[in-house]
Formats: sequence, C-alpha cells, structure tokens
Amino acid sequence: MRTGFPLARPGQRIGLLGGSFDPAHQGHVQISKAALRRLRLDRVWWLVSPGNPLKARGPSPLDRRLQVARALIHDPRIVVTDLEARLGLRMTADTLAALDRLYPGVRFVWLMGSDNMAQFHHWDRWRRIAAQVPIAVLARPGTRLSARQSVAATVLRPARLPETRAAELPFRAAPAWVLLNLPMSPLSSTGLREAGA
Ligand SMILES: Nc1ncnc2c1ncn2[C@@H]1O[C@H](COP(=O)(O)OP(=O)(O)OP(=O)(O)O)[C@@H](O)[C@H]1O
Ligand SMILES: O=C(O)c1ccc[n+]([C@@H]2O[C@H](COP(=O)([O-])O)[C@@H](O)[C@H]2O)c1
Repeated sequence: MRTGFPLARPGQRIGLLGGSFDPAHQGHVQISKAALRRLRLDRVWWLVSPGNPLKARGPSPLDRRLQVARALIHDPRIVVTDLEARLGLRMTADTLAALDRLYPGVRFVWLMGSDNMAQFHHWDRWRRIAAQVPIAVLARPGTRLSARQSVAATVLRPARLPETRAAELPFRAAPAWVLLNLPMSPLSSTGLREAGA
C-alpha cells in the first residue's frame, strides 16, 4: 500500500465517513461509534475532504483539519485520512472507484448524516454511488423526516433494509441502505465556527 494510506485486509468491514471536518466534533465521534456498533464494522475511516464540491465556502487548511480531527479521537478503530487529497479526488463517485481498486475485497459502507441524505440527489452521479456501495444514514436533528422523504430515499425505497437488520448491510450488494436512529447530537461544524471555537 502507498505511504499515507490506511491499511485494510480483504474481508474487513470499513465505514467511510466523508466530510469537511471544519472542525471535527463529538457528533462525528458519536455517529462513528454508533456505526461501528450497529453495522459491526472493523473500522471507520474519516475521509477529510479537500473540499465539498457543493459548498461555496473553501474549508480551513487540510493539515489543520486533520490535526484537530486526530486530537479528538481516542478509539483506535477510527482512522483519520487525507486519502482524497493524496489521490487528487473530491467527487465521492471517483473516491469509491479508487478505493475499490486500491483495496480489493474490503467491504466498504458509506456513512452520512441524514442532512446529506436529504440532498444526496444533488451529488455528482448519485445513482452510481448508490450502486457502488451500501449506505448507512445516521439520524441528525431536524433532517430525519426530510431524509426519509427525499428524492434518493424514494428512488432507493426497494433497497432499504429495516434497522433491525443493519448488521447485514456490509455484506449486502449495492444498492442497499439503512436509516439508523440513535441518540442525536445537535453539534455541527457551522455552529462551532459561529461560536468561534
Ligand atoms: N451531529 C451530527 N449528527 C449526525 N451526522 C452528523 C453530525 N455532524 C456531522 N454529521 C455527518 O458527518 C459527515 C461529515 O460532516 P461535516 O464534516 O460536514 O460536519 P458538519 O457539522 O455537517 O459541517 P457543516 O456544519 O460545516 O456543514 C456528514 O455526513 C454529516 O451529515
Ligand atoms: O461527490 C459529490 O458530488 C459530493 C457532493 C456533496 C458532498 N460530497 C461528500 O460528502 C461528504 C460530506 O460532505 P460535507 O462537506 O457535508 O462534510 C464529503 O465526503 C463530500 O466530499 C460529495
């Protein structure tokens, strides 16, 4: 494996939490731990993005965001990586294709908050993403209903797993997705930036 890329063995179940992490916060930790437990994952990788293609505002410097994210984590199963920047990619469809090539046999699951599911249909090649990888949507205050009623949720309705069968998700062929309810965190990077934290 190339320098700077996390290690993974074939058969391992790895959740991918893509984000700006500007800055990372306990909400990210909370959903990562919930995903590890509920989906029975071996690892969660935080893909600290060079920049969300849909966000007008450029993020803080990547090194700073990586540093803050790493300082927040005390669980060796959660791994912070800048692999999208290393690969020169920022579109999720491209990242997933590259990961499939780089990590044959690894079972990846895409993780996202319900706010992102609500607007997933605006992402570049979103149907392709849904066909590339199983997806777990983690409840976030104020967006559970809009996620459930979203364009993507409607199109992908036949592929939805009941929450009680969430642990099957990493073994499912895409498209497959689950909405995980959990004790919700109101934290957001926007809120922290506004508070000057
Ligand atoms: N409190 C939270 N509960 C559930 N999901 C969350 C929470 N915070 C972030 N996420 C999810 O984590 C991923 C990465 O989030 P991101 O780095 O954009 O943080 P954010 O708090 O949403 O930032 P911003 O406020 O700048 O949009 C996204 O899929 C997002 O939906
Ligand atoms: O590929 C896309 O079109 C796309 C559009 C919006 C968001 N994403 C990804 O979704 C993840 C969450 O983004 P963000 O900025 O809300 O933290 C992050 O990995 C982004 O690269 C990807």
